[in-house]
Amino acid sequence: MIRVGQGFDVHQLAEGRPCIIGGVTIPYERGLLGHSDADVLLHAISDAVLGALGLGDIGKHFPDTDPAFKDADSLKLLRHVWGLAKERGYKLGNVDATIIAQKPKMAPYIPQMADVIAGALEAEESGQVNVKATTTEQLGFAGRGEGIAAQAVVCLAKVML
Ligand SMILES: Nc1ccn([C@@H]2O[C@H](COP(=O)(O)O)[C@@H](O)[C@H]2O)c(=O)n1
Ligand SMILES: C[C@@]1(CO)OP(=O)(O)OP(=O)(O)OC[C@H]1O
Repeated sequence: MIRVGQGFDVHQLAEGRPCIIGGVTIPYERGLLGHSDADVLLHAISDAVLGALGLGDIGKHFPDTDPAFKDADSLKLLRHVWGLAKERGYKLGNVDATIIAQKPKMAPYIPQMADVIAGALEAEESGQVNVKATTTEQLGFAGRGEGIAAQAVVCLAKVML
């Protein structure tokens, strides 16, 4: 059986925060604000996996009112979400994600992000994880540099026993 999920997330850019996207710390003058480390890309992918499983969203699994998730490492959250998929007998088909940011330039960091995500989702072949980036041509909140968004689509395949 094939299941598909999609995820979308936005975090505000603020001074005095590290810029962690796709599990990679990017040198930049501002970083993403959130209850956790605010890794917008890993949140979108986590939501896409949960969506494919019909299990709600990361806010349901990791409430932002719970001090346990203050400054949480979103890679650990994604690994937990992936555990839910494995328990239910799913393997990764593929993930395709887009980071929506005017700045910083993501391209140099995308291969490392894809490796981190492939590791967390236990990808078995190259090309199962695709990460892209786009500006919004200076339009809207992303274009003004107020925040960064990410969206993701995930396909899961049930392992046949
Ligand atoms: N934050 C970003 C945004 C975009 N890129 C790369 O630049 C290409 C052109 O972006 P447009 O928004 O003008 O289409 C895009 O395809 C990405 O490869 C980036 O690295 N970082
Ligand atoms: C990850 C959680 C939990 O720390 O917090 P945030 O970093 O604020 O992220 P968000 O994408 O708003 O939603 C999920 C939250 O519950």
